[in-house]
Amino acid sequence: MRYEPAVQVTGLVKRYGARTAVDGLDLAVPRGSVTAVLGPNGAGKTTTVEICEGYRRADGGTVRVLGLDPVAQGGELRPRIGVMLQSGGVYPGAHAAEMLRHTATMYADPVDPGLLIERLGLQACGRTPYRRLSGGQQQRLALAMAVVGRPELVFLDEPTAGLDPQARHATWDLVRELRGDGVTVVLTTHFMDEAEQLADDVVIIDGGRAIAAGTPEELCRGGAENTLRFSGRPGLDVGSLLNALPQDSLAAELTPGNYRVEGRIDPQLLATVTSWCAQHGVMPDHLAVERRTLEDVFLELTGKELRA
Ligand SMILES: Nc1ncnc2c1ncn2[C@@H]1O[C@H](COP(=O)(O)OP(=O)(O)OP(=O)(O)O)[C@@H](O)[C@H]1O
Repeated sequence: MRYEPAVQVTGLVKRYGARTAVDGLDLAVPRGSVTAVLGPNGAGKTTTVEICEGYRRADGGTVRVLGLDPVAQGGELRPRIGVMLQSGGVYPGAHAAEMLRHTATMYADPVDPGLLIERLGLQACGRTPYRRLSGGQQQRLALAMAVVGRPELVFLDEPTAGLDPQARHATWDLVRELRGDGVTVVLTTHFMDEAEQLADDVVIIDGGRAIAAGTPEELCRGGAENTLRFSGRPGLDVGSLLNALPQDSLAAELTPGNYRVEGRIDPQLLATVTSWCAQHGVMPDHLAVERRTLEDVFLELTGKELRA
């Protein structure tokens, strides 16, 4: 049985005056998955997420969140989603615990706020006014507020920006737990390792459009940086090795005794190389497969120049 995606965005357009921030963006978020939305500064991530949350109106395209229109059916949608904004949406004089308890009262079956406070290491800040919390503590409180209502779907906009490593790991654990409970998570991040750690699917946005989408493995597969390296005696017959490999592979002796094979490095290719080595009496030392990282892919697709 095929389920409707938790979020389905088609041809989304959003303009701010003369500037087109989102320019025909398509996005589908499967239910029960973690989807990371990546993109350079100003790519249109926050705008897209805020339209899905019903905080902004689109100028074109269609958006369905849990099958609902986030603006026209916002009243029905809001109790079912959790939202962690980059900033704002809070009364600066309120105490942290008070704010979380208040948020919890808005939902039918909330998580115990005390448990969340403990879970996110905010016990010492319960009676601290919001404006006196550190940036990282504000961030953790915003995360707690996003999940306290046991949402079906949660939007986390840069959830770990500015967090110390402990809080970052606590946030990651919480995201994994949400996913384990069947919650759909959409998160934006600039941390590629965060996306690799957490995301089932990744969408890369640039210039207001989705330019790539897939699982981290799919995105990192292929390309010249999928390589296999090994060392052996210098001067091996690279041409003969190449003959044994699939057609689109490359093989070279980079420096005497150090060899590189490029192509689709799968278990079969690995077996072909080691069996060729065995036939030629070569012990392949330092045999290593190097895959492209998500950061390599991101920079390849979006370029290395800084964005305004
Ligand atoms: N309220 C606004 N008024 C005018 N322009 C805006 C507004 N909000 C965003 N923009 C512009 O729209 C573009 C997309 O911004 P957005 O915040 O969606 O990008 P982003 O991908 O979330 O960036 P970042 O990674 O820096 O958070 C940017 O050029 C930004 O300057």
